[in-house]
Amino acid sequence: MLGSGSWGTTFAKVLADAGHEVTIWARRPEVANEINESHRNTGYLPGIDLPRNLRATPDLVEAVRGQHFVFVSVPAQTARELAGQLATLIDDDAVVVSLMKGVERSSGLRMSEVLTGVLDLPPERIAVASGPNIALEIAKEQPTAIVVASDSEATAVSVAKLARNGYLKSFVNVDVVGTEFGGVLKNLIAIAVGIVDGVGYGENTKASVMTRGLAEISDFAVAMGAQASTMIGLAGLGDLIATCESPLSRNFTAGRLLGQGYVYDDVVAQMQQTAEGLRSVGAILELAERHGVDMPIATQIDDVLHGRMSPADLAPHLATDDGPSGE
Ligand SMILES: NC(=O)C1=CN([C@@H]2O[C@H](COP(=O)(O)OP(=O)(O)OC[C@H]3O[C@@H](n4cnc5c(N)ncnc54)[C@H](O)[C@@H]3O)[C@@H](O)[C@H]2O)C=CC1
Ligand SMILES: O=C(CO)COP(=O)(O)O
Repeated sequence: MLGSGSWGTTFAKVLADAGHEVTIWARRPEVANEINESHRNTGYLPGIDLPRNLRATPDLVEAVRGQHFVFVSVPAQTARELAGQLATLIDDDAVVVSLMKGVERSSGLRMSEVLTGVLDLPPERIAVASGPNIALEIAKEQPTAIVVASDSEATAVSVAKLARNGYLKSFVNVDVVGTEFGGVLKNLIAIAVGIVDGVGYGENTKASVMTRGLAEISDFAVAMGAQASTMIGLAGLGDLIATCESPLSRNFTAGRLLGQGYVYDDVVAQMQQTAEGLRSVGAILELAERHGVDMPIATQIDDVLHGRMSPADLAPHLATDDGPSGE
């Protein structure tokens, strides 16, 4: 497991609890020491005891040497740099699994595209995993489900089998585009729901943003090649609900701070962990424009982020001035 933040550590625990020997790479030696000596990662998962068959190292070479499965869970904007370091280290037949839910800001590429490009992987050696997976809830062993996608069904099945235990059920599909974009796009809608929550609007407003948000992100994902059914599965609707409703969500929290009147820089300064949606929105809007997809909610988030729209104006703009339109 590469990345020892909240999701990397939690997913490493999932794999270890499924009975596997897991090595987690922690960039900071003090995090690796704490995991090895106290079986804890208090900075990210306070109060969680980690299994003994999960060991940590700050040495990337040691972490990946001889491993057949390499999971990647670092902030999306750092994935390319990490992949560059991996290029000469991973085994020739290793399968790489992205757990990340962002796009590269400069290129708009999905994480599997970044990893595949840098590492020159054939389709059967790359997979992605997504779903309603708030890290701390899973670390507390609350039951949930995840979906693993790869162009190769055999690869998806092999990864899903690894990540299956008493509290996590894994499903598979072959829609990498939809599975990956589901995770990226729900973050934007969670920011919007956070914004209206921060303003003080109630459940009707939030439900309207979620519902219209699902339609909007589905249109986008399908235009990019996703299956529509994926967007009402775990990686789409499932993750949308979890992220928009959870006070543990960093994207929802970032949105709520915006709704309370904090400006972008203040929000970033207050966030201790990664809120991928803040970084993805610009790239998604550029892709949407290129593919002719209308994304009113994402546009409004961008307007709020750049101070062009008051957070209180976000929801009313769901209604257009040109009369009623079809749902
Ligand atoms: N936390 C969650 O509930 C979930 C998170 N994810 C996704 O997992 C990915 C990782 O997020 P989290 O673990 O939550 O973030 P986090 O903020 O909790 O941890 C990020 C980790 O990456 C490390 N890191 C930062 N910069 C780095 C660099 N340049 N090179 C290598 N490592 C670096 C940090 O030291 C930290 O260990 C994100 O794409 C996120 O969307 C997906 C599902 C659930
Ligand atoms: O992806 C997640 C849940 O599935 C985590 O969401 P946040 O990154 O907003 O915390």
